[in-house]
Amino acid sequence: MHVHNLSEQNSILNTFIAEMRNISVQKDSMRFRRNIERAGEILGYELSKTLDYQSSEITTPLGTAKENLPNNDIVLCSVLRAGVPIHNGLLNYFDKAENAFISAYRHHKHNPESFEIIVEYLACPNLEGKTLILADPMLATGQSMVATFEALKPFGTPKNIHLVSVIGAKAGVDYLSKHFTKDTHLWIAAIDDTLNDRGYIVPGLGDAGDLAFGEKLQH
Ligand SMILES: O=P(O)(O)OC[C@H]1O[C@H](OP(=O)(O)OP(=O)(O)O)[C@H](O)[C@@H]1O
Ligand SMILES: O=c1cc[nH]c(=O)[nH]1
Ligand SMILES: [Mg+2]
Repeated sequence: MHVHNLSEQNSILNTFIAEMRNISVQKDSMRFRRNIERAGEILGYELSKTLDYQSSEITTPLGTAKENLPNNDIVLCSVLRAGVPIHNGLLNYFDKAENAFISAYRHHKHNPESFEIIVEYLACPNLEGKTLILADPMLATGQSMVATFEALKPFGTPKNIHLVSVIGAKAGVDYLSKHFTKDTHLWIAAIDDTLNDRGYIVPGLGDAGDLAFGEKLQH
């Protein structure tokens, strides 16, 4: 798997990540959602550099301009519910993408330390031969991303796979490397060292779904 860790190079993205992590600033849920969305826009811009391009002639009021335009059939899939703002960010740039949504959440059945991934809702177009962008802002153990991809398999084999995440843990990146093929790309804004005993990324930012949309009751 090709890992593109955007934090290896300084950019304005650092500001958005710092705000997402900051225990005071992140309380502003509108700013938190917008920062995840902005990260989605930047990660999407970076991954766009690896798409296939085709020369196209554009008629301007004064003549003809040649532009190289991406010609991939993109399917953008995000994992509910924390995936909504990153989905919006990616869709801001990939105007014509088809869209897929899947729900995957970590269900703590017996105790806070153990959980299973529950996949319930899935809406997906044909993936055969297309460019799949699979997005989830948090990559902790990596189990949600892998469970999601397994659930998408009946919809066809994509030509290219791009995984997009905002903050990941090293363990999650390693887990994805084991479960995705070598030509898969991971685009990520920061990789942290540790997971705590509840599977949360440390230092991370906390619970992205709760910060974006409010706390949920366990059922
Ligand atoms: O890599 P993993 O260990 O699988 O953890 C990451 C998952 O956890 C979060 O979802 P969560 O279960 O909190 O659901 P939510 O979006 O409803 O908050 C996050 O959005 C990922 O989907
Ligand atoms: O650190 C984490 C891990 C999983 N989900 C989150 O929202 N945050
Ligand atoms: Mg959550």
